[in-house]
Order: sequence, then C-alpha cells, then structure tokens
Amino acid sequence: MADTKGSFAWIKDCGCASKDGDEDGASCSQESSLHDEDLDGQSNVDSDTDDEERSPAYDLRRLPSLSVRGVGPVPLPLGRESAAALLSAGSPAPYGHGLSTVLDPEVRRSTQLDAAEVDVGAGWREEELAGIVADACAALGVRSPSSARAHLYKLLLYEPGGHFRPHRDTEKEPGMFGTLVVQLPVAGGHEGGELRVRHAGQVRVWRTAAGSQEPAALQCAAFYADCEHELTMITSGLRAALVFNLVQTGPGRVQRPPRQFIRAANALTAAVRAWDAALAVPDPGAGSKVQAAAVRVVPLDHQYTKTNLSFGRLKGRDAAVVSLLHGCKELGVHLVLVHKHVRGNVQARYPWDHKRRRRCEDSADEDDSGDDAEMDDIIEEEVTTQLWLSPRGPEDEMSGVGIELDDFVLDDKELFFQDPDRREYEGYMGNYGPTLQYWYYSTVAVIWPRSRPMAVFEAAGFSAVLDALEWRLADEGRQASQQQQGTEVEAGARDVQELFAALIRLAGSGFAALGAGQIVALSKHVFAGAAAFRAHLPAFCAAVLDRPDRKELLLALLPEVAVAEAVRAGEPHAMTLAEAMAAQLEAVVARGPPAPSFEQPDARVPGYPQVGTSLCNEMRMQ
Ligand SMILES: O=C(O)CCC(=O)C(=O)O
Ligand SMILES: [Fe+2]
Repeated sequence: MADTKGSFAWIKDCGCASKDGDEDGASCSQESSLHDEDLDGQSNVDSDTDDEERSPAYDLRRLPSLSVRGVGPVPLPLGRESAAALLSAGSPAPYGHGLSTVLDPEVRRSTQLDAAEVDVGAGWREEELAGIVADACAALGVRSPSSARAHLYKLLLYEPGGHFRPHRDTEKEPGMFGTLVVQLPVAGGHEGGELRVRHAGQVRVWRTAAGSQEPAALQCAAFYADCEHELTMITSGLRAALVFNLVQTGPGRVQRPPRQFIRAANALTAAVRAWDAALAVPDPGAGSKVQAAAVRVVPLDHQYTKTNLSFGRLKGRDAAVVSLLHGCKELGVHLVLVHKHVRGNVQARYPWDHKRRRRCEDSADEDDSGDDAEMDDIIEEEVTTQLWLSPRGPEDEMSGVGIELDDFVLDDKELFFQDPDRREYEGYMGNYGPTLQYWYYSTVAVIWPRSRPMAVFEAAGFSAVLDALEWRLADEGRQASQQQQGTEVEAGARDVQELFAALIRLAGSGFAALGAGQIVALSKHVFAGAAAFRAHLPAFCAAVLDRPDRKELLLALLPEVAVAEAVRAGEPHAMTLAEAMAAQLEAVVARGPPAPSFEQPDARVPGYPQVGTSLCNEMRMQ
C-alpha cells in the first residue's frame, strides 16, 4: 500500500555515520534524526520511514552551483566570507499576517534573499532537484508526481537566535501544495534548530543540526503547506536553506481508485446499496432527521482553499479516499470547504481583573496582546460552507444551501480540531470587555446515494428544497427560451419532480406539517405546476381547510395568482377554498357591522395638548 499512504511531512537526512553521546540524546544517524512525536511530546520512530532511510542519501547528490546576484559564485560548503557577503546582501525576512507582511523578530528571525537573486544552476535544478522532488512526492503520497515541480522561493540564513514560530505556509502561486526545504552545508554547521511539522495530532521533527557539518550533505524536508510548522531557535553557527514552493502544474485529473482498493471499492458499493435500501423503507422509529438523512460527511485530513481545492489535487490520504468515493458509481460526491466562526467573551482569569483593566488603559506598555486569553462564553457561532465542488467544477447553486454539515459527519467524528486555525483578540474597548474570535477551517467530502440526487437539499430542510425547486423552475424557463436539447430538458424535469417529492417527504405527515409561509409558497406549484404536482391538489386543499390557522391561510392564499386563476376557472378544489372563505365572510356579516371607533391613542397635537388628550380618549359612536 506504499503508494496509497500519504505522509504529511517527509524528511531526508544526510546519512552520515552515527555518533554517540549527542547532547540531546539524538545521534546524527538516519534512525535518530527523524522522529514522530505524539502531541504529548512522546517520541516514537515511525516505522513507515524505513524505506526512505534505506534509499540513497543526498550526500551522493551533487551540491547546487550557487551564485547570488551582487555576490557572485558561492562555493559550498558555505564558508565564513561568503556567509558574511550573503548576510549583507539579504534583508530581514517578514511573515504573512492577514493580508499584509510584517517584520517581527519575535515571530521570525532570519535573513532572506529572493529567488530572483539566487541561481542554483540549471544542471542541478534539472537533475538533482527533480530527483529530490520525485522522492518527496512519493513519500507525501502525491498522486501525479510527474506534474510536480519545485520553484525556488527564498534562500534563508539563520544566525544564532534565528527561528520561525509555528505557522502555515500560504499558497504563493497557483497549484502550490507544499514546501520543500533543502538545507545547504555550512562550514562548522550549526546547533539547535528543530523543524517541527504538525498535522492531525502528530508531530514530525527534524533535528536540522544533525549532520549540518557534513561538507557534502544536503538534507531536505517537504511538507504539505497547510501543516503547521516551526523552526526552533538556532543556538550557534549558521544555517542556510533553500526554500522551494512545491507546485502541481497543469490541470489535476480526477483520480481513479488505486488497484489495491478493489476490495474496499466492492465493500463500499455494497454498503451504499444497503444504505439506499434502508432509506427507502420509512422507519418511524429512526427518530432523528440525521439518522434518516441520505447525506454523510467524510472529513478530509488536509485543509484546502477556494483556489487549490480540486478533485485532481488532493493531498496524501485524501486523494486515495476521495478517489474511492468518486469511483463508486452508486455515490454522488462533492468536496466542500466548511468554516466555523466563534465569537466569545474572554475568560476573566484574575479576581483583580478590573484592576488589570484599569492598568491596561493607563499604560501603553501593559501587555493586552491576549496571547494567553481563553474564551469563556460564546456570543455567537456560525458554521458556513464556502465552496461546493463537484467533479465538473464549482456548484454555485449549492453555496447558499444552509445545511448544518456538522450534523452529518460519518462516525460522529469531529469536523473541527479543538484548536482554532486562526484567532483574533480584541482588548478592552470603552465599556466592553475583551473578546476573542476563533476561525476553524475544514474540508470534507459530502456523499449521498446517487439515486437521491436532491439528498443534500432535503437534508438542509424544507426551505432549501423549495428554493432549489424555484431555481430549477426558473432555469427550465431559461433553457426553454434558449431551445435546449431534449435530454437536458428531461434531466431538468426529473430534478424538479425529485425536488417536489422531497418536499412532500419533508412535510412528513403531509401538508398539515408545513408552516403558513411554506403552504403559500407551494400553492403555485400545486395549482399551476406540472401534472405530478397537481396530483397533490386534493390533499393540499384538504390540509388547508383542516388547519387551525385556516382563516389567515385563506386570506393569504386566495389572492395568489395561481389560486385566483383556478377559482376563476371553477377548478373544484380551488372552489372549496373560495367557498370556505365565503362562509367565513358570511359569519362576519351576520354579526352585523362593527362599532366604529375613533380612538387615537398616540395622538399628539403640538400647541393644543387638550385636543391631543381628547383624541386619545375612547370615542365610540353608539
Ligand atoms: O527554514 C526552514 O526550515 C523552514 C522555513 C519556513 O517554514 C518558511 O520559510 O516558511
Ligand atoms: Fe514555513
């Protein structure tokens, strides 16, 4: 299964000889400079990495023939003089903060040279780098490695104190899916500097100092750009690294499931058929709408953005899982970006919080950064879907569907991690206490039995189905005016019927269960829609007449164009509604005219208060 598993980070060390007695317990052997750690810090070597550890190390590869504009050729390993020249040619490296880039040595301290200044040599790029990229792609589980390229982004230099706090890399160019770091040999090497890559509760650690003194060694790491990573402090020496964007070129192709998945694919098909069959049998005991819904949500491992989400460009394990789902003919699949936004009050952690507040206001130096603030009460929380993607492309119609996807997650898995992906703190503002905002991002595959094409709308509820129905009907009109081909029109008509059937199912015991607004909205379809809708007319009218809110409903329904026309044409069911309305009016008339009243309780007559007062009094004509 080697080509179906995807690791989130790949680290290729130098392969130099093992040394005993390394300070932090790690030797620079291949086995020990690569670690997986659980989040609690327990280290355990990942047995999956055996293969890569046996393959040729990069000290067998040629070093780049580095040349830097304004500095000239830079021999490797990097000597003291070239290092000084590079440091003075470079500039402090900023980091991305929201839409801007910010210089803050607390967050990032290193010197950078832009790709445009640096030449690694065409030969090295085409041969050695291409090999490194191929290895990285194999280890990361990239499904079409032949279209992956590494584009140089920066040359980075870290002096003692250099570091980069935990962050995720933004997509710096279209198709970017990961980052490749190639560490260059520097005379004397460096101490400190662990690259720690976190993903889905796991951490992979590269002790970059191990082997950094090897004169001909390249050490590399690659990771998916959405994985949080950090470089801990360099404590001595100098670290030099080329950072590349890993990019997929060309359009990603929707993948077929790997051959090893045949058994899983068969099992999936059988499971979907059983699911579909179970849905066809109404089960009054099934209770929750979630159980009965024909939709399930499969959370993906990685995060994606509107620009890089694509069936053909999924990362690691996600690619295999989605190819399996998409390969199942019985299933419909969409990829969906889901965001959760939470705003809340900040936990008051100190009994003297009020004093703290005053001190914050008084002193500009006081730390009100909120770095250690925690949320207390939630003021508002909202889960939204940002993009629905089918294998054909974005499905705009779906983006407005207010479906609570977190209700439908397979195996009751959590859709969002406990830690937010983004947080924003707002300190004390006037009379308001500090607030925190959290954003959580998740990408999911939404699946449903293909025999129920409207399952997502149905799971979202009555209004979603009704909106979809009206949208389709309007679309049908547009298609008819554009003289669309027969099969498309048929497919549209099928969708409309399917939606209407979903509406009736959602009404549960029938129209009686619907809200008044929903009844009015439906009336035009049952009175003037396609034959399949009109078949429901008797049940619809009977339900209206049976309802306790019959009086208001009739008042709202009879002026509706479709209903009024049916009455004018003498349609029998419409006539029962009109007659019921007439009976109600007769009852009102029989009670005689109401006593007219001229009460004006809010009357104000400026300058003539006594007139105003008398208008406010009860003034009935007897
Ligand atoms: O220096 C490294 O190894 C990592 C650098 C990094 O994370 C970045 O440039 O975004
Ligand atoms: Fe980074």
